[in-house]
Amino acid sequence: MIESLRLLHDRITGAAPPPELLKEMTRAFEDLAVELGLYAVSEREQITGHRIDLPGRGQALVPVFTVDESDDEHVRGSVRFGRYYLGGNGAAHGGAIPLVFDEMLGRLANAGGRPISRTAYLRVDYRSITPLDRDLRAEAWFDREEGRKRFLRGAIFDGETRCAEAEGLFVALNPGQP
Ligand SMILES: CCCCCCCC(=O)SCCNC(=O)CCNC(=O)[C@H](O)C(C)(C)COP(=O)(O)OP(=O)(O)OC[C@H]1O[C@@H](n2cnc3c(N)ncnc32)[C@H](O)[C@@H]1OP(=O)(O)O
Repeated sequence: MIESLRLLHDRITGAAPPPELLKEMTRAFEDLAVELGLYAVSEREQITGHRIDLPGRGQALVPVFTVDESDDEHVRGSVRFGRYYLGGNGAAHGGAIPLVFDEMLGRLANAGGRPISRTAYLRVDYRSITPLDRDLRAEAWFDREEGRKRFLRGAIFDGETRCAEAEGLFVALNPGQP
């Protein structure tokens, strides 16, 4: 369902259907929303975001980061920004790129059985436009650790071009901290 939703996001963003069809589709979406509302569950019971076996953990917010190789200190893979993430002039939206870095760096920060941490800051530098509809290389790695503080870095490349890079601080949560 989430794969279909991602495709739908892209198609909606890139389409200008005639008004009658638009009304018909809007009604269909509303019907679906009402039907799904009958099956509402708590955060603990929801499926999306919790299925680490599925692309993007089964959630539709963040562009899917596909892991090719990883260990406890590094992760390498690819990411593709669909039409839904368009900012303008064929470039990905500047807010969509940090979503990917937070996901990549955040998952690595908590990998290897480390206690759970949360993002304290995430700095993103946009070095070149990040193009849509292309498989981009994405990497993240541990920079250093100081007590509860984990400093990680990451970068996204289009071929040899560095599109964006990030530095994030992730702070390990104390027991009982939300
Ligand atoms: C599988 C899932 C993958 C996806 C992962 C996604 C991760 C996320 O997006 S999490 C959501 C976004 N983040 C949040 O909501 C976090 C909100 N903030 C918080 O909860 C807290 O501020 C938190 C946990 C980061 C730190 O608070 P707290 O535990 O009280 O730590 P605190 O004692 O203030 O700071 C600890 C150290 O970190 C430093 N620090 C904390 N925040 C910052 C910051 N923003 N900048 C610089 N340093 C900081 C402090 O200076 C301190 O350093 P030192 O030990 O050298 O004195």
